[in-house]
Amino acid sequence: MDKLTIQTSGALQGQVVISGAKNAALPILMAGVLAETDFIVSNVPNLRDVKTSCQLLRCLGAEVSELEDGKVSISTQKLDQYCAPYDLVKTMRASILILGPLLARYGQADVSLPGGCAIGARPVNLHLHGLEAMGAQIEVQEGYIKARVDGRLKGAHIFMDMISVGATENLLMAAALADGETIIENAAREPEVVDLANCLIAMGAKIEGAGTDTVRIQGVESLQGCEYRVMPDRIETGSFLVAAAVTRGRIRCVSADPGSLESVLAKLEDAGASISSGDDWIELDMHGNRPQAVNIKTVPYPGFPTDMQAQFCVLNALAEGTATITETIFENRFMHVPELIRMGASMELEGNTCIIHGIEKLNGAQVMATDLRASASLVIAGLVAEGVTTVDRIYHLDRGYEHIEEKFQGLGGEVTRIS
Ligand SMILES: CC(=O)N[C@H]1[C@@H](OP(=O)(O)OP(=O)(O)OC[C@H]2O[C@@H](n3ccc(=O)[nH]c3=O)[C@H](O)[C@@H]2O)O[C@H](CO)[C@@H](O)[C@@H]1O
Ligand SMILES: C=C(OP(=O)(O)O)C(=O)O
Repeated sequence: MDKLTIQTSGALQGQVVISGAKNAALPILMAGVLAETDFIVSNVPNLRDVKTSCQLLRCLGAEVSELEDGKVSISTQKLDQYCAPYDLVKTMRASILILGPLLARYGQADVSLPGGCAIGARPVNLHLHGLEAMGAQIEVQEGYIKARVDGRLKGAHIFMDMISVGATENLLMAAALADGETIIENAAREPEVVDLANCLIAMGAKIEGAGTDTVRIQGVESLQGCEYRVMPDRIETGSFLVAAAVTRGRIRCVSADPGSLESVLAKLEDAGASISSGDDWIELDMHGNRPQAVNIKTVPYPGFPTDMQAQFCVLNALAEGTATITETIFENRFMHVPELIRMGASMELEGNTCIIHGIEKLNGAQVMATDLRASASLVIAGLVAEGVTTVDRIYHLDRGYEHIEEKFQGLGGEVTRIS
């Protein structure tokens, strides 16, 4: 199994090219099921979850080509299977996003019920309730969600009990081909939801209000393929910016989207960073200074993202002062804390809050993490730790960070993959 070793590195310096967003690419690839003609997605990151999505589409009978330069082309002309099997769903929870498109276009879908995962139970009740409100009959049998609809789904007025990114995306895709108008209230406003909506609009969907908490969709008879470019990955961008902040460096992220990162950039400024940005770049400069501790509470967009929480735990572990980080989205998203403590960090958990007392140095250690962003936080910690850090189980990192070691090396980070 591959590992990463990280040596103490100086201040990160230079430029890093940001990849397409995993969390936008995955729903957009699933939306390919809705298109009657060829669909090309560009700026698709080369990630394990993208490979899994392509495999899932192929297993339905779709023709999928992973082209050069991050392009994926999808043709659904031979799609004749409607089952997302356990073996694929268990490796990628986002497989649940195939449910809405299959049901909307073909009237049937059997999707393995995704289990819980390291960060929490992650139920899918909101996805199912929304589809039922649109006329789907849904049963769970032998671990599979079996959904059927006679004819087309029907537009409905759906009030979401909780803000869910995935449920908003599934319902958006289902509603695009439903009969009549769907209104989703208390919808997720994440930029990736907006990117999916823009892609659906480019396919011929009629959607208003994406990016607000009320989204209106007028169902259309059919959707056609188009060429769509995935937005930049705001979490990858944020991860590199935090790495630069903890190493007291100066970096520029290019092909990035500053508009999707405002809450994160504001916290980095509070931590003492100078931030400048243009249309598609962001520069961070710590002027050689140690970061200041910053309090954080994770909330849905436009608030501070849960996917940046682990990285800011490392920033606070090395900052001047004491801070608290409160996780309100997932019930078990502090797996990095015991590992950071093994590296010498001074932090303790009280319920869903981590209290962190900043110290000057961490020590390298053998560590591992059981989720994506926790793993990223350990790599960042390794850059400033004294001695060597080895991060195990990096298949988690490969789900969400494209060429992570090469990108860090380009900034002066001594990160090496050992096969
Ligand atoms: C592929 C993808 O885009 N993943 C992102 C997506 O995950 P995902 O779409 O799974 O996250 P949700 O927004 O759905 O989850 C938010 C909260 O709602 C709960 N919930 C969700 C659905 C449901 O039917 N019932 C329910 O109770 C979840 O357990 C969680 O506590 O948004 C999360 C929150 O920003 C991010 O951390 C993930 O990186
Ligand atoms: C939690 C994440 O992803 P997923 O929803 O795919 O598990 C993430 O990207 O941090």
